[in-house]
Amino acid sequence: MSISNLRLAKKIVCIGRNYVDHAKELGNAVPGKPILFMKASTALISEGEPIVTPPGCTNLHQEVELAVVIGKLAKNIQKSEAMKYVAGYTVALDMTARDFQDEAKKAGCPWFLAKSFDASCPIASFIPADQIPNPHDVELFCKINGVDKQRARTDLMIFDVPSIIEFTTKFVTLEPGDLLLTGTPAGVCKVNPGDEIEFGITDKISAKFNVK
Ligand SMILES: O=C([O-])CC(=O)C(=O)O
Ligand SMILES: [Mg+2]
Repeated sequence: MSISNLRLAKKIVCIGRNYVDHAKELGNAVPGKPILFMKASTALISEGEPIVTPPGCTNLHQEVELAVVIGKLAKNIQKSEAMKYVAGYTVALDMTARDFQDEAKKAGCPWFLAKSFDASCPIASFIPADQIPNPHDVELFCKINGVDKQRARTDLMIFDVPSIIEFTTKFVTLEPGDLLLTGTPAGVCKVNPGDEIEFGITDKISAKFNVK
C-alpha cells in the first residue's frame, strides 16, 4: 500500500479529551489515561466531498485534530521507540453528532454512531514526518465561514504522540496507513448545512469542506 494515500487506512483510532480546555468546555473530567474510540474507514472523505449531516442529528460539531499516519506494523511499542513508527501526519476533523453522543453518554452506551457515521472524518493531505520534526510544536486551526473557532498549539496535549502509541499498541496492533487522531483543543461548536469549514496546521497544510 502507499502510505501517502490516506484513504487506504484500515482503521482510525481516536483519542478523546486529550486537551484540558476541551474536556472542560463540554463539562467532562480530565482523563488519567487515554480514552480510545474508533471510526470506521468508511468515515474518511477527501476535499471535494461533502460532510453529510447524519439523519436525525440536530447538533453536529467539528473537532480539528492532528492525525498521525502509522508507517509500520506496531505492537507493544515503547515510548522511546514510538516515533520510528510514524510515517507522517495529516489534519482531520473528528465530526461528532453531539446530540447522539450526549444521549449515549446518559445511557452508558458507546459513541459509535455519534463518531463513525459516513463522512465523519474529513482529512487533508499527507505530510511526511521529516516535514514536522516535532508534532507537539505546531498550531492547529479551524475556521467556520472564515471565522476562527479553534486555534491551539499541540504542546497542550495531555498524552503526547509517543505515549498514545505506547498505550494503544499494548492492546491494538497498528498497521501501516492506520490513522491516530490525537484529540481536539477547545472551540468545538455547532455547524450547519451550507457552512464551509477550513482547517489545518498553520503554515503547513489546510483543507476546506462544505457541510450538507
Ligand atoms: O467527543 C469528545 O469530546 C471527545 C473527543 O473526540 C475529543 O476530545 O477529541
Ligand atoms: Mg475528537
